[in-house]
Amino acid sequence: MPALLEIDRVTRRFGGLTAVDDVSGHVREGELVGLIGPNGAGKTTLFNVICGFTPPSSGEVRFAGTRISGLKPWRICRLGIGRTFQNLRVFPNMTVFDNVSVGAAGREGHSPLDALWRSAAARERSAAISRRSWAALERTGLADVAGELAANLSYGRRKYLEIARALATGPRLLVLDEPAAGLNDTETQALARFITSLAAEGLTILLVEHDMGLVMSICQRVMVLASGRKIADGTPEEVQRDEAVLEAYLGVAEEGA
Ligand SMILES: Nc1ncnc2c1ncn2[C@@H]1O[C@H](COP(=O)(O)OP(=O)(O)OP(=O)(O)O)[C@@H](O)[C@H]1O
Repeated sequence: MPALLEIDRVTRRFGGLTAVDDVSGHVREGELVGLIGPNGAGKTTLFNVICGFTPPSSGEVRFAGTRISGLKPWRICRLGIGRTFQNLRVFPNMTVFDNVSVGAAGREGHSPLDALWRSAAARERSAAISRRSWAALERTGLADVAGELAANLSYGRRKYLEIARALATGPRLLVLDEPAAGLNDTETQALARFITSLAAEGLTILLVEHDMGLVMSICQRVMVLASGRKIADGTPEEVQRDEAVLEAYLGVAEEGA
């Protein structure tokens, strides 16, 4: 059986710069996989290729056996990949519930005209959106603030709102873009427990993250990028003693010194 997500020799160039260079990898159903790498390694670019925000220059991405590279982000979302954004894309003047139902509506193929038709199918779609939204809010601990404006939430809770919106799309694969950025140690530990619990429920997760500690403590497998190339792919223990990985991170540390 093919892996749920297959990255097949993906290259992405921006002019003369090769941001992602012939990268292959996969995520199997039920896995919690980390994607790490020093600054400028190509993580965000690869992430954007997977989610349809940028096309690959060559190579392809397949999801559940279907080629998805070249499809629009909303189509990829509807096929079952839910994503969060590194820079929070919460709508501050909408309620928490409405922010989440935007995600759920995207998955249901909800049309603004549904309210006009009032057909049985349109009513069923609205009910499904509401069900999915409440389930995602309950799961992320935000149900009690569903009626609040998103702007009134703390930064930490807005991170969960991002995740809730992705969960409301009913994803088979959840791709998290630096969810720990800007969180303190206590918040990061809580997030680690939360992500682990989602994985324990069977959700497949790809975690793109700067925080090595977080990735190493919760991921079953870790892929490492450096200068656009995949330099390692293994368990956290294997990756932590990999010469190429140590060199890539040490090199960056020495440059910064
Ligand atoms: N739209 C773009 N146009 C031109 N160059 C880009 C573009 N997006 C990314 N790059 C370049 O591609 C390389 C990889 O960047 P990318 O953001 O994917 O790395 P990253 O591993 O996510 O880095 P960071 O951890 O700093 O976010 C960098 O040299 C970056 O400047």
